Amino acid sequence: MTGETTSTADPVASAPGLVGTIAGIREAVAAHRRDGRTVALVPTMGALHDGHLALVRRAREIADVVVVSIFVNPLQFGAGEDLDRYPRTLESDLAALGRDGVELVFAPTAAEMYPAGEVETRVTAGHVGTLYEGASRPGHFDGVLTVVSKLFHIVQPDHALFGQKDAQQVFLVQRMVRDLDLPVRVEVVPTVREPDGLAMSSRNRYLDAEQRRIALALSESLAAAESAAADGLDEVLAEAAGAFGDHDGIELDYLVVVDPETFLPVVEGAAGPARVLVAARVGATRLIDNGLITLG
Ligand SMILES: Nc1ncnc2c1ncn2[C@@H]1O[C@H](COP(=O)(O)OP(=O)(O)OP(=O)(O)O)[C@@H](O)[C@H]1O
Ligand SMILES: CC(C)(CO)[C@@H](O)C(=O)[O-]
Ligand code: BAL
Repeated sequence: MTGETTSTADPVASAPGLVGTIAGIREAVAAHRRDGRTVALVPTMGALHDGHLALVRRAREIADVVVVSIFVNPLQFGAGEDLDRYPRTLESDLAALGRDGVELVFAPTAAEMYPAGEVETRVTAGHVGTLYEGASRPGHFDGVLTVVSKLFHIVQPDHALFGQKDAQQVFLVQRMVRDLDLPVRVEVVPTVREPDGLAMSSRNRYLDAEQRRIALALSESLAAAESAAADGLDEVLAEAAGAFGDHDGIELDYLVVVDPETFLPVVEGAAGPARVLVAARVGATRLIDNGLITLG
């Protein structure tokens, strides 16, 4: 990979231009802008699946040019997390993106994004960034918002697409865009699931067959929460937690019902839309899921 846009004589006729440098992607996007085209950015960490491709297809509908970033961002991983073993599948990712007609893939190295190593200047996600995912992964959301704001500044997209699967991330990115007046429209794409309900995730590939079966407790807990929603918060929490009681080999990390407007926990007696967030560890693999319910 070079800093330039490449379009090799590849068997994938529409192989996206692969760009590794900040200067290279700025130049490639600017060329499209000069021709009056609008740009959508889909930030990813690669190891692409149909969830990512749903974001790409939606991006294709709303903008002329689709840029996908593939970057496993060290800043959002804590010590002892899976940064080193996170799946890296650039070749098959490029083939999939080529099939969906993506124009540009920005896949920088960590040295390109963080030439001085650890960055001193970061975007902070505030109080909500310390809850749920942020409590289990301290510093995670500051790392996410820092890299997302860097990507926004580098690519300067008209639109940016994120998946509902990472609900807390979506909330914090949308708030950052509002708080910092970033000139980008964020679009959220519904969670894509396997036929049996498991939310698609790059980390699903860590699961063996037994763990894959056990992991269904997450989506089952959301279904249980939805069934109990009319009976109020306590019933929702009890029924959703019950989905984990049946399985050995899975450890519930958190199960919480939040107000979609504030992302703070709702209290007993609350009525109206609420989001159930769940995280669990299946062996060494941490998985998350969430769903919208109407309480009361
Ligand atoms: N099943 C899914 N449906 C819709 N969007 C998804 C899905 N999975 C991931 N995304 C979105 O794709 C974008 C990139 O996510 P990422 O590369 O971290 O993939 P991931 O599958 O969530 O990986 P991980 O296993 O690390 O959580 C994010 O906006 C994320 O919300
Ligand atoms: C948004 C993101 C690409 C930032 O590294 C990552 O958190 C992800 O893949 O959801
Ligand atoms: N999908 C969110 C990125 C992460 O787990 O680090």
